[in-house]
Amino acid sequence: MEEEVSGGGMVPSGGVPGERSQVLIPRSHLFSRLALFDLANPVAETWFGCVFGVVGAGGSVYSHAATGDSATAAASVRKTVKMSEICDFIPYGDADGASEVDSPVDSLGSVESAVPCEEMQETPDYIRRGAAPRHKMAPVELFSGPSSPQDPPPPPERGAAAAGEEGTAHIGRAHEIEAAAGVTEQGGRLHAEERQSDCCGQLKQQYGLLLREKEECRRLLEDLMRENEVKTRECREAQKTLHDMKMELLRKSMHVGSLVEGQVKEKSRLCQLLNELSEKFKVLKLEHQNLRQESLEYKNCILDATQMSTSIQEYVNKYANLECEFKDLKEKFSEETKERKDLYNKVIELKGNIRVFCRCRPLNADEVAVGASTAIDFESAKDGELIVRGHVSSKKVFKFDSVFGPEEDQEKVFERTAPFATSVLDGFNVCIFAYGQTGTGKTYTMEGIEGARGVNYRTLEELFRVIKEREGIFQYDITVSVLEVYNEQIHDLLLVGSQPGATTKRLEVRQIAEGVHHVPGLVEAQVSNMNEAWEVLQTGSKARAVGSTNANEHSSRSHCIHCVMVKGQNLLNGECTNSKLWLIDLAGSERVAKTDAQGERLKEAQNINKSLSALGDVISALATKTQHIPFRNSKLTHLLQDSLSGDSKTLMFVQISPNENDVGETLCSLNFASRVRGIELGQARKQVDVGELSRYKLMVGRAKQDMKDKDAQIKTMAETIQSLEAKNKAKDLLTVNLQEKIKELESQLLVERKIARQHVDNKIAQDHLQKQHNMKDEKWCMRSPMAERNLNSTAEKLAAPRDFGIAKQMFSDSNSENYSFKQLMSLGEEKENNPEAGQLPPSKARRLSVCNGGTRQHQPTDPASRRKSLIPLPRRNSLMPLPMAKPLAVATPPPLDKITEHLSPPMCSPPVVSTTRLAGTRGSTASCAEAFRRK
Ligand SMILES: Nc1ncnc2c1ncn2[C@@H]1O[C@H](COP(=O)(O)OP(=O)(O)OP(=O)(O)O)[C@@H](O)[C@H]1O
Repeated sequence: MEEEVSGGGMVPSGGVPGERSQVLIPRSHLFSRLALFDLANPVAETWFGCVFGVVGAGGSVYSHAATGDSATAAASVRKTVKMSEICDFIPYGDADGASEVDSPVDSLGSVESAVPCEEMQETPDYIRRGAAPRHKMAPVELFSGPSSPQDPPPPPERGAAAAGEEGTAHIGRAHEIEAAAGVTEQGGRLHAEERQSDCCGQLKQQYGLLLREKEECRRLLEDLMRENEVKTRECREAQKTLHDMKMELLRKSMHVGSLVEGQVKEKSRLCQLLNELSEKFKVLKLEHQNLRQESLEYKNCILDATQMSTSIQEYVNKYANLECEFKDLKEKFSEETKERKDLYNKVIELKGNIRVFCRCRPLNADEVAVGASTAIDFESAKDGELIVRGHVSSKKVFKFDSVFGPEEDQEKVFERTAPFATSVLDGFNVCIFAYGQTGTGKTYTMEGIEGARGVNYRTLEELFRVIKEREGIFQYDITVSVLEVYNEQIHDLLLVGSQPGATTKRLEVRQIAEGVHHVPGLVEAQVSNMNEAWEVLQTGSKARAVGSTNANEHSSRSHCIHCVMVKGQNLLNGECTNSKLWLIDLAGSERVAKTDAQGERLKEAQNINKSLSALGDVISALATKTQHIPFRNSKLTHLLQDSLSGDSKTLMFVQISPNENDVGETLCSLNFASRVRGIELGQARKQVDVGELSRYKLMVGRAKQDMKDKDAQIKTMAETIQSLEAKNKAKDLLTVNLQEKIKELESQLLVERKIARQHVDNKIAQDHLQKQHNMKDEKWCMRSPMAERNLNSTAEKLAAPRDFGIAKQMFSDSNSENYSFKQLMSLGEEKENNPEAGQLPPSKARRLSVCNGGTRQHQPTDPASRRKSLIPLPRRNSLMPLPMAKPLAVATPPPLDKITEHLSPPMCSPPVVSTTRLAGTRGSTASCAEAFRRK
């Protein structure tokens, strides 16, 4: 189906962009020249179509774009096509080249003739060439048809005015050509042959040219066609791509639609979800707020907790500190308690009471065998208390310094006993004794057994340990004696032959000094170490009287006494001590009826009880502070007098039996021990060796006296020294004054000597002259031999004028007081330095001999005599003024013999005034005195 397009052209309907379009143009509208344009709009987005141009009656060629749906393509391109261009395209209506025309005349008929050669030639190459690319896309098949004169002129378009003008010009020319062609047709018949021959040549030429041009155009067209093909293909591809894209777009739009639908659903779902979520969010927000609030609260709580933990930590620290303090306080308390106890003990000790330790033995095998029960309660043993349960549910509490139960071993017991051992070495008398019912363990406590040594052994051990410890500071001599009181007799157990039962020498207790009792004749074994001491003790113990009783198989039938005498000397201060350690194992008190003793055992028991009774009496007397203490009622108390009367430190072990059957004896013993504990003996006294002390005291007294004497001597000496120093000072002062005086006198003397000498010389010279005059006068009367006279006169002439001149001058000077002291001094010095100058020259001597009648007169050497006899002292004021000297009354020189001590150094040397030491000046003063004496 074909549609008529504006401008008279028919455009095949349903033209697809990019596809070949055929425009059917009625032949009436085609004037012979048509231009085919590629109306592809390069800016069209979708497709482009073909445009055909119609040369209207006005001579304009209008281009109409058959555009698809693009508005931009609607802007038709209007072109004014030259005839040459139209001709160029006519043979190529078929884009594929299939309808190729051999000649344009064939297809266009008379058109070819209507084409003016000039116009063809005028057609510029660039148009032709530039047209090529424009015709690539749409080859057109032209059909001739009636042209429509009613073709409306193209609408005036903005921007196409210029093209319209140009097009008008061309159309005008084409019209001319058309007219010419019509003339040709009409006149051709008339002048065909004439004009044919003329034009034929021209046409042939033009035709040749056109052919060439055609060839060129063909080539161009081919290029354009190829290009067009390429473009077409590209367009097709593009169209295809576009189509694909459209399809894709469609598909996608569909997909999008489905997606959108889904999305809408999703959206609604999401909206719902969002709503739910927003609800949830609101809830969560609320929860968050709540949580935030809570967190704030928790934060505050944490702060509070931190503060609390800090305060708790502080409290913990405080608690720890308090605990530490409490611990410290506890320790301090325990220390204080201990100290208090010690102090209490010390107070007790100072009070001087006897310390009592109670020890209970365990039930022995027999007692255990008979099922004996214990009557002693040791619950408060640590506090020194024990409770004795009586038969009738009565209890009695006893308090002692220490209580040792049956389980306490020897070591524990000795721990509390050890300080007593040290006290012995410190010079105190110590008495340790064990008291108690027979068979209660007295011997066990004191001596012990193999493997469980008792107090005796351990005390000695401690003694020697401390002695070793104090080595170099103290020196000790230890002697040991062992004796027993058996049947009120003292036996020395160290004597040879003192075996049990053997008759030994009886010993007595004697008082050798105030408060010192001794057993004369007692063997004292010197020991230097523990082994020796123990050996001695064992020897004595073996000799002890032991018997078997009902109560004890090996019952001690005597009081065994070990005496350790300690002589100590402090090597630092020389202090000596004499102390004693009594270690007494008393015989056990027993009820004769109970033990059923008979014979010797009975006698022993009676003596034992008697001595123990005496001990009880003494204790009672001491406890009640009775004036008379019955020490001498028994040998035992007599021996222990020193220990019980106050000088000693006494320790009593009260031994008891745990057996319920022995409660009576136990109570007796404990009561006795309690009484003993209450005794105040007074402060223990150190047993300083008196002899040594007095000797030292004497020595000290002597030394003190010596010191006093020495002090007095030193004092007097110091006083003497002081007075001597004062004297020395005065003498030094005097010496200085005297030295000054002496100097003055010396200078005076010197001057006087010189002057005197001058006087003497002058006098002699005058005398000599006088004599010469006299002699001359005599010669006149009595002529002398010439030789002699000449000789004398010559000598006189030589000597006299000079001496006389000088002397005369000096004398005159002296008289006139014009010569100076210096001159005199120099003169004097000259003469003194040259002794010969002081003497008279030979001529003078001769003169003297002449004066004295030829006999040589002895020159007096003593200047004093000369001065006395000849020379008056020169007036002092004629010389230098003398230095100021103290008046003699003030510094009167002492007598010569006294001066010897105090005079200054000799005049030849200046005095050295020394006020420091007397001795230093003594030498100088002596020499000074000597010089003065010589003077
Ligand atoms: N604390 C104790 N631990 C163990 N055994 C003990 C203790 N005390 C005493 N004995 C034992 O009891 C017995 C009697 O002791 P011991 O001979 O020492 O008594 P005694 O008081 O000296 O008697 P006597 O006065 O008759 O001499 C001994 O066999 C001794 O070993």
